[in-house]
Amino acid sequence: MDNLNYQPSFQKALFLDRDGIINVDHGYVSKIKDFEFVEGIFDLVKLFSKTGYLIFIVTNQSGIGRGYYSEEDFSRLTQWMKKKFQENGIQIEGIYYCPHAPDANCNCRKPKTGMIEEALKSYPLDLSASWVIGDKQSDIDLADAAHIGHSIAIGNRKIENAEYNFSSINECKRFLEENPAIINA
Ligand SMILES: O=P(O)(O)OC[C@@H](O)[C@H]1O[C@@H](OP(=O)(O)O)[C@@H](O)[C@@H](O)[C@@H]1O
Ligand SMILES: [Mg+2]
Ligand SMILES: [Zn+2]
Repeated sequence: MDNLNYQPSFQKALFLDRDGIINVDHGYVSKIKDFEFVEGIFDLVKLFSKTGYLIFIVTNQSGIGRGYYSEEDFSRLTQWMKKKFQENGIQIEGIYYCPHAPDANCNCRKPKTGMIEEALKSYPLDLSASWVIGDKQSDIDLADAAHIGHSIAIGNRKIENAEYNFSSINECKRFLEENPAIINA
């Protein structure tokens, strides 16, 4: 009865913010023509995927709740974006989004943890060995609230509770290439 002893193996995850990390945040981007990939993002994500991290996207899309664009617009752009990752050799495991306006008081708008809880329903994840990469205080606060072990903030303003701060995705990528043990531990 070996199968009674079966334990799922817990996998490491990379939770990527979207606007400001994957694409330049031009403000409530909803159209393919406005979606500009951030330089170096594919190479950075590959550093994680090639060492066995599952890749997720967690994004606040209050533009839906504000009525700026529809759920269908978001879904169309998301399918296109996912295909671009695939063309660059990267499998995005799951994409979670909060469609609510900030005043909706939902449980999924970062820094609330609803999107991480959704991921945990489908994947056995080792959150303590997982990473968040984001550009806002709410991304880093999500890491703290969900007990995700590691966090990286990208941008010119330092986020105090982030484990690492870099001014750009390329700077982050270079640092991790030079210090591979940090994410291979
Ligand atoms: O960075 P992620 O989580 O992927 O997405 C953020 C976006 O939903 C938008 O979030 C808005 O903030 P409010 O949602 O209005 O506070 C603004 O920052 C927009 O410029 C931005 O596009
Ligand atoms: Mg962002
Ligand atoms: Zn929500």
